[in-house]
Amino acid sequence: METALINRLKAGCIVSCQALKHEPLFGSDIMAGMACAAEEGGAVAIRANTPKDIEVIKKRCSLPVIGLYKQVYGNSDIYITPTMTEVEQIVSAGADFVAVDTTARPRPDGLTLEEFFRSLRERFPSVAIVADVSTFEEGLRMMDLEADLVSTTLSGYTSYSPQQQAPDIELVRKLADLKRVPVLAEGRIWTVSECLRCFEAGAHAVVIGTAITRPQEITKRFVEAIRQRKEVDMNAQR
Ligand SMILES: CC(=O)N[C@H](C=O)[C@@H](O)[C@H](O)[C@H](O)COP(=O)(O)O
Repeated sequence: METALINRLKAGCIVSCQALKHEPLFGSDIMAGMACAAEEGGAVAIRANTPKDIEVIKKRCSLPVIGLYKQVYGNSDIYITPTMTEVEQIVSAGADFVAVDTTARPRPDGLTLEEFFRSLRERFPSVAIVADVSTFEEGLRMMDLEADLVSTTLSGYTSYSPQQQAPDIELVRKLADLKRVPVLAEGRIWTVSECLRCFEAGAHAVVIGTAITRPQEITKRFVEAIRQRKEVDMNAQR
């Protein structure tokens, strides 16, 4: 069943529909509307945060859902589905895949990554696991641990990964070249050409969030371009 589900994602566009409490589109109904729009547009799956959003999305949209649950524990840097408690809640909400932070950083529950991953497998043997990583070494480690998919989600979001504005296509290429586990290209994909380059690099599928589902950020890009144009015009007139 996992294999069929993973094959269903192949060469597809996964849309991440997430809005945090402080964002204007926060709310499960709005996120479900986004998910339906993505389905209508031809997306192959949805990536969604919180049990509530996942539950409502699963009711209204027929696509598989990669679920995660962002939670902060004290001063831990790990916030994407950090412990088994969050995994249990998103699986109960109907997630088809579970995305978890599998970076090398210390985990808030004190478990090693191997211990956490092993208990995740034992507890939910039929749930496909997406390992969110930030570097090649982390991706390799998760392939050794036999994650179902590896996603470049966290490249640029750990202190030791390349800090860049563009998607980390090199990371996609290096991981995909191993031909061991399907690789999802995720993070800062803004244009169609970046998306196609991810596939050329060997991505199994791409995950696009902000460029589709965060209108405040989309607006900012237009506004900034207009501001820069005005500046150029004003300088030319001086
Ligand atoms: C780093 C982190 O917390 N990423 C989160 C992971 O679920 C989401 O906030 C991103 O929107 C998602 O990864 C898609 O990426 P982008 O929005 O750049 O297309």
